[in-house]
Amino acid sequence: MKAIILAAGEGLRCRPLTLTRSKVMLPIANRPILEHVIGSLEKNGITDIILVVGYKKERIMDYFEDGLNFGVKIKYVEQRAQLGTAHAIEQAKKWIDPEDSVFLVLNGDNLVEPKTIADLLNNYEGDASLLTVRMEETAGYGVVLKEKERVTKILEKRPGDLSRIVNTGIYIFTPNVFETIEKTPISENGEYAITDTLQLMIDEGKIVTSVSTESKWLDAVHSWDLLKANATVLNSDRNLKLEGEIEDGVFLSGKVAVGKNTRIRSGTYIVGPVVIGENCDIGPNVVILPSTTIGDNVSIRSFTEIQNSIIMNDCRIYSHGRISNSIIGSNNTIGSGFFVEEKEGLSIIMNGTVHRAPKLGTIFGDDNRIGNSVLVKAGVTIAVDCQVESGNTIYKDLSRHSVVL
Ligand SMILES: CC(=O)N[C@H]1[C@@H](OP(=O)(O)OP(=O)(O)OC[C@H]2O[C@@H](n3ccc(=O)[nH]c3=O)[C@H](O)[C@@H]2O)O[C@H](CO)[C@@H](O)[C@@H]1O
Repeated sequence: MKAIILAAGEGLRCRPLTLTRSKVMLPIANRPILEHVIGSLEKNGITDIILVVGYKKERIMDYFEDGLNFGVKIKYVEQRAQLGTAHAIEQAKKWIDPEDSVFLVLNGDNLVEPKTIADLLNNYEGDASLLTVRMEETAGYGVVLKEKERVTKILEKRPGDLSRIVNTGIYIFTPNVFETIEKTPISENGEYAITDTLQLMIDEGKIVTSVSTESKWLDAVHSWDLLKANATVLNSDRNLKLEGEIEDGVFLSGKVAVGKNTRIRSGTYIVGPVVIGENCDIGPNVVILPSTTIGDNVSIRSFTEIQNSIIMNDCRIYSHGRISNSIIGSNNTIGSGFFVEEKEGLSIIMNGTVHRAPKLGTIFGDDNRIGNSVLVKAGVTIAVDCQVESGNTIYKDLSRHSVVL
């Protein structure tokens, strides 16, 4: 069976991290979300993959190339303008043989385990089948109404408590779906949505069924949701290896992975789950607490403490700092005495809408340079290529190329 993975969108709500990479490339446990998705397909024997790319496509294509290093074969199709999920699927039509009985479609920005996909593969029926999960909080998702296993309505991101059965964005279609996609009208949000295509199929009397799953399906709606996803994956990761050089006098407890050529210097105290990438230089006397992921080529100097955070590749973090409940993008330089305030239940306004965050420190995009003794207030984000001189407190979000003297 072929699989179409939708990976052309940016993931606006994950800014500033998505200013330089799309949401599918955000790392969870040091691997892009899309790599987790491809791994779960491969474990189900699905190796023929059509990847729909658009926003920052080079980054995806450079990483996955033809897919062979990941045990799959990838064909790329470009969606030049992100006009919606139905439009994205339509771009892949030329690679689906009308003789194929069915094919799989899934979002590239949701974490799934192999069993999640298997639940649909083992139970689909009708002209189209979609995988659902039960959720208490359904805002921002598509929900379905059904009679027995047959879907009667799909309601996309509507206010109110209409159903707790959420569409995961994982579908099985027959090639006939392309006829309905062509007829799908543009939605109120200005996009061609696959959920509207499904509704059209239902209205035309076609059989649309749903399969529910209790297997892992995680969506990072906002950037701060990555912390929870990271913790979940770290807790369930069974392939943790200790490579690199662990000096005498290092304390390790719980599940800890250390990559090749990484040096953990004496006096460092690490409580897992923690994953540290390759070519890092950590310590002496650094404290790393659950649930933290540190990328490749990262250095962390003495007496810095990091907790429940994601530090991406190529960062330099100097001594006596404290970073918790935070995400630090790639290639950031952070001076000594850095401190992140953290708060529970912050209200964060994005595009005029209020979003409630769990316990949160800060989120940094890529390529920022932060001087010594800088304090960042809880929930404040620093975009990309900003410069903060020593001794400042950052109270407000910094946009791209900001300079704080
Ligand atoms: C209209 C639609 O499909 N809604 C579903 C989608 O919403 P949701 O709003 O999550 O859909 P997104 O806009 O995030 O897109 C999902 C995926 O499709 C890709 N993409 C999106 C638009 C586009 O033009 N091209 C493209 O490739 C994105 O990169 C992403 O990987 O997933 C949710 C699960 O997470 C479901 O509950 C929603 O019912």
